[in-house]
Amino acid sequence: MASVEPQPQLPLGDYRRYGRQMILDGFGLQGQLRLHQASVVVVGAGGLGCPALQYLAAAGVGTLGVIDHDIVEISNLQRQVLHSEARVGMPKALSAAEAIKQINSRVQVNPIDVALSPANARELLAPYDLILDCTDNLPTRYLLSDTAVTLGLPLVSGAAQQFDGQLCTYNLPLKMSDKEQQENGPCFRCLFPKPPAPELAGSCEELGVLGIVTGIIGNLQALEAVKIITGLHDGRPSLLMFSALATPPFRSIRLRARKASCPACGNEGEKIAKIEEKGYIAFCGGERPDWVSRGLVEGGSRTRVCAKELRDVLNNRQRSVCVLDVRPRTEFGICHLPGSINVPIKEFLTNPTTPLIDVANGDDGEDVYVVCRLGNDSQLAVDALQSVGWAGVVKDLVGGLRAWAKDVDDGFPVY
Ligand SMILES: Nc1ncnc2c1ncn2[C@@H]1O[C@H](COP(=O)(O)OP(=O)(O)OP(=O)(O)O)[C@@H](O)[C@H]1O
Ligand SMILES: [Zn+2]
Repeated sequence: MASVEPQPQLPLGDYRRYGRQMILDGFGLQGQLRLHQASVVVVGAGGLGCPALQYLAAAGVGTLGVIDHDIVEISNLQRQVLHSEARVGMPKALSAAEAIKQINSRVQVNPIDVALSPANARELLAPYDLILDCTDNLPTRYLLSDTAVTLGLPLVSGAAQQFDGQLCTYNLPLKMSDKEQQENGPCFRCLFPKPPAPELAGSCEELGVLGIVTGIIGNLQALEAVKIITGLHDGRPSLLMFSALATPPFRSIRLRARKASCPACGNEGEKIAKIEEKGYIAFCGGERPDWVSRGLVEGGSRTRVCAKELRDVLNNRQRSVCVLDVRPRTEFGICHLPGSINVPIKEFLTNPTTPLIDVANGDDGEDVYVVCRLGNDSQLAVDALQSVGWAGVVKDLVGGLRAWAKDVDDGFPVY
């Protein structure tokens, strides 16, 4: 009888390409086939998303979704390793897709150049098997967690700031015996039922981050994804903490089962539709200025001026105008607008009117234009002045002194 030769299950070139991982114990042909059939969506193509995407593409994940609404900036290149000088100004989702194609042309990449919001999250994430949270803000983290619970998908979540990082997989499918019904591990709300105070939730732009730290956490996210997809994960949820300056730099704690009282995933919870009614931004402490300027919040209710308008006000002033600079003193020392006064934001918020009344010789009706580096803290100062009923005009500069340098005075230092 003629024997029937078995057909190779992967294209021949793939055996050579992925051989180094396929020969690993527990990985094998099966592991590679599972990666090829898998679809992973990465939300945020920044410091975490870039290294994660790079390794997922190289490992041969079949389909990669990339969601990001931002564009590539020069200050991203220190850590967002899929982008390049030539692609500054390009949407990050498209830039990442181009880079992925260069690493592995067989990956199906879906670049999605929009901000993830409660209105689109379910539809955008549903086609995938697994989600990576590579974003940098709390409302999106809660939204991703709730959506992952609703869709029953594992959510590999990374965070990095300054020298430190964290990794946790939420809604992880637990290892069950054959007879037990499939259960998932805790969600983000089980661990963090209340958001941390807004002052602890600053961005990399405000607080700084070492690129290698986002690289380490992003890589660990890719590793979690590969372990889950190939069946190498032990199915025991844990929280990993990394601190580059500590010895040892890694600590890990096992997590408990999900909470029955969790509003999102618990049987006794209030259910996600109820949570969404209240809104994610409000839950996280209200509209933060940097969420407005990053396009995560519609509108913004404050009265603001652009750099050219401020220039015109200062050139044509009929009455006395105060330019209040709320940056730290060191930054004011680096550069400032002529005639501006400096009261760092923390000091100003403890007592908003006093320094201005001193400057204006007792007149609390002066027009005040607030500036800072990027146009975030200046909005807090405007809110504070409005809440104490300042009689004059109170406005702040959109985009801060960065925008002044770009639109009015190209000799003004950018840092
Ligand atoms: N709701 C969201 N929808 C889509 N993308 C998001 C959302 N929230 C955050 N992101 C993206 O997640 C990424 C986070 O990465 P990262 O903090 O490294 O970048 P960044 O915001 O450009 O950095 P920086 O703070 O230095 O400006 C950003 O590219 C950001 O646009
Ligand atoms: Zn939960």
